Amino acid sequence: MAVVEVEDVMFAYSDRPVVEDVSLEVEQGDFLGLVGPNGSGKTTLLELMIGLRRPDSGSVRLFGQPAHASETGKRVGFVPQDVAETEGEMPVTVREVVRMGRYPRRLFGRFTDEDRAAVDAALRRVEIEDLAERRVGRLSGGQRQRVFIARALAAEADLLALDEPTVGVDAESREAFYDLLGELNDEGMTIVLIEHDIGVVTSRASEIACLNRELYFHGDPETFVETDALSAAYGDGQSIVHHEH
Ligand SMILES: Nc1ncnc2c1ncn2[C@@H]1O[C@H](COP(=O)(O)OP(=O)(O)OP(=O)(O)O)[C@@H](O)[C@H]1O
Repeated sequence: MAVVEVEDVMFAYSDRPVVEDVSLEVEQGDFLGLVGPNGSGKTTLLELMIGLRRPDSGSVRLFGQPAHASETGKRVGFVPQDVAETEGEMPVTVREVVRMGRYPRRLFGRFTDEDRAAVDAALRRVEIEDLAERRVGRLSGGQRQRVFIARALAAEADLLALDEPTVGVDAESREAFYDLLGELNDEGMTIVLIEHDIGVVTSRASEIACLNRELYFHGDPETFVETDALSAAYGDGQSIVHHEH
């Protein structure tokens, strides 16, 4: 089943196009690594994919529905860029942030036992149950990323969208974080990840999409490494390898 279907999408800020002619699909269970130079439109494309932005032309479907429809948004766990800084000063505890994952399903009244159980299970799954009562602002970058993964798990998200989640995280925590993402993917979670480290992403992802405004490549990591899509996207753009899907 296609989780995300991007078809002929264009998007411009004012008059400046940053995503052009992009078509790609993310299948259930995929681990898509989205790569490309700085400013190549990766964040914008990710936001289009999960319905945070609407394309100027073309279409994006998420779980078979128009991506901007509110129902589909609940099924996406989004870990934005620089979550470390933006959430850092907030005087909320880890448990409170993870509990926010339950808000969309709580129409009236209190949290149920089921909500509490889901929060506890999510904290355990990402191995931060011992941090539950700590303030998010006091955590390391790596721990904080886990809090946002736990929030997505508590929300029972079917798709995790992460924008350079390990910027500023030390090498050891980074490895552990990617191990966790790999495990979640093995358990069936669909993942779309923006990552600037090509080595990390080609060793972890099942699919690579290489963007520089247009899509230069979409296919498996082995083929990506073998082709010159990378230098084309990062270089003069002369030898474009179009997506293979
Ligand atoms: N809200 C905005 N308004 C105007 N221009 C924007 C906005 N957000 C991004 N841009 C510009 O659009 C282009 C694509 O940005 P985007 O963040 O999608 O790329 P990116 O590949 O994620 O970049 P990076 O790797 O630096 O995060 C960049 O030139 C950026 O400066």
